[in-house]
Amino acid sequence: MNIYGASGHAKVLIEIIHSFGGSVNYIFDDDPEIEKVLNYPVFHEILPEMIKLPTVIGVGNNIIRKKISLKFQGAFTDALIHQSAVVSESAQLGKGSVLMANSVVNAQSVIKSHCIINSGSIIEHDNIIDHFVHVSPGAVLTGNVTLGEGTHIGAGAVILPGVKIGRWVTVGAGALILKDVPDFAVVVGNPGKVIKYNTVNNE
Ligand SMILES: CC(=O)SCCNC(=O)CCNC(=O)[C@H](O)C(C)(C)COP(=O)(O)OP(=O)(O)OC[C@H]1O[C@@H](n2cnc3c(N)ncnc32)[C@H](O)[C@@H]1OP(=O)(O)O
Repeated sequence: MNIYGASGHAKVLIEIIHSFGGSVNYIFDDDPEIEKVLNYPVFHEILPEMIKLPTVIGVGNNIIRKKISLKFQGAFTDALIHQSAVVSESAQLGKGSVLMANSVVNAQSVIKSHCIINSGSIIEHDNIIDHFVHVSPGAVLTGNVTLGEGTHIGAGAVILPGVKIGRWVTVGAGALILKDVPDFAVVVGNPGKVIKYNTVNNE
């Protein structure tokens, strides 16, 4: 499989692919200054062979992942799951999403496409996670939580049961979210408070 984007996130993807015995074929990035990721060479144009193999986006930024997913002509991988992740048999995982080491996705949760469920994060039962979300390391989403498209949950944040978080929201590292959060809000602290809004053009 291929990786589109040669960031730090791509390094983690390479090792996830290795963890389940998969192989990395091509890594692409349009920045000519990036020559290698781990031991892999980086290509700076999309070769015809690349289009033939499933690709995962190696970029941590949610907006950029969305842009790449809209312009890339090839197919995306099924969800990539680190060998140490625990995934319920009744969970649903979208194309191009990634479940990192020691993450948990519990019963009947839905993770849509191109999401990052980062190391050690917990997605409890009946969550709905829309496209392009990033749940950072160690964050905990309790039961029946909803996250809108493009939302970023910071490291170690905790979201209480039934809370609905809007689209393109940023939840700060370590926040405790007790109640619903509107689209584009930036929320920090315990209890979580809105400090500003992401710009609408972020999409
Ligand atoms: C493998 C990986 O690396 S995965 C990536 C994981 N990344 C993260 O978890 C990062 C999460 N990001 C954060 O927590 C950031 O601090 C953000 C997005 C909430 C805010 O960042 P910025 O927009 O740059 O805001 P800025 O740093 O100017 O802070 C604004 C105010 O909020 C406060 N603040 C910022 N972050 C937090 C936080 N996590 N908790 C509490 N207060 C915070 C600041 O102290 C500041 O307060 P002040 O105005 O009283 O001085």
